[in-house]
Amino acid sequence: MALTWTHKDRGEIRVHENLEELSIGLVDYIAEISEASILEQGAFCIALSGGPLISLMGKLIESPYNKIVDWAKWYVFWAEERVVGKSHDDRNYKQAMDYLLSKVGVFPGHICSINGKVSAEEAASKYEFAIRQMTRKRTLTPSETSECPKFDLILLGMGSDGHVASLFPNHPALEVKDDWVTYLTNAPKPPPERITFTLPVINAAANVAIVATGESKANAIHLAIDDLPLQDSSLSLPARLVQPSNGKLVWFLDTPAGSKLDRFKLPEWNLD
Ligand SMILES: O=C1O[C@H](COP(=O)(O)O)[C@@H](O)[C@H](O)[C@H]1O
Repeated sequence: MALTWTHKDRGEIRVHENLEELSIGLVDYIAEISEASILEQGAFCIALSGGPLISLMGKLIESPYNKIVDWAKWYVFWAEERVVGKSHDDRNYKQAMDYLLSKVGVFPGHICSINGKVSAEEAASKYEFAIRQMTRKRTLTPSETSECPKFDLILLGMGSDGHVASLFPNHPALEVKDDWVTYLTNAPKPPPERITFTLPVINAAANVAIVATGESKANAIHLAIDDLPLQDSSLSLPARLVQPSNGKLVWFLDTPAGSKLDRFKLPEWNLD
């Protein structure tokens, strides 16, 4: 069982004892949101990311999930992608296809990925155009409060520097407000050419989950979740800027990633 609580403005935090439990908790959560979205609007629009996320979703291809999830109603997008060919190992699309999408019944026509053969700028603009078309046709629901699409679920990993999607600390991509998808040619982590959803699109989603595992993420998790002094520069950490305006944020952590949260600090009288 995960240790779960809700922070007054940082969403629901679930700290799992180990990766096996986290992975079960994550796929249960995805299956629940998929079912609710399909019941409500006949489709489920999910955006994936890179990193260890796809392997943590691996149980979706196993029983009972492979049978109970209505894969034919899934529409799959990426919250970020590396601008390399479709079969390149760095490509988030390839990872998701190899380990998840090719093993379940998602229609190929429901998989909306970038063109990795053009420049990052062109890839971002073409991908945004496709998402705008799908929002116009109501495959994607528009947000009630902004012009953005309202994804049913955006799944994000987090780097030890606090980056989410391909929004890195102090990078100009973090400031983009008018575009839905932007691009980088100098990402601090390879590969340098990437596209990413912008913060307004992430924060317009109905559900956002941030998944972080391992001790290397513990400090960024503390800075992203715990209360900080108002002038603290960590207030602009990308993971901290994920604040769905009309949706729900859930953090999936393992014990090492959650270990620096204030909640687990020993009281001062118990430090020696
Ligand atoms: O480059 C990326 O890295 C992060 C985190 O990866 P990790 O190996 O440090 O866990 C990932 O969440 C992000 O989506 C990806 O583009």
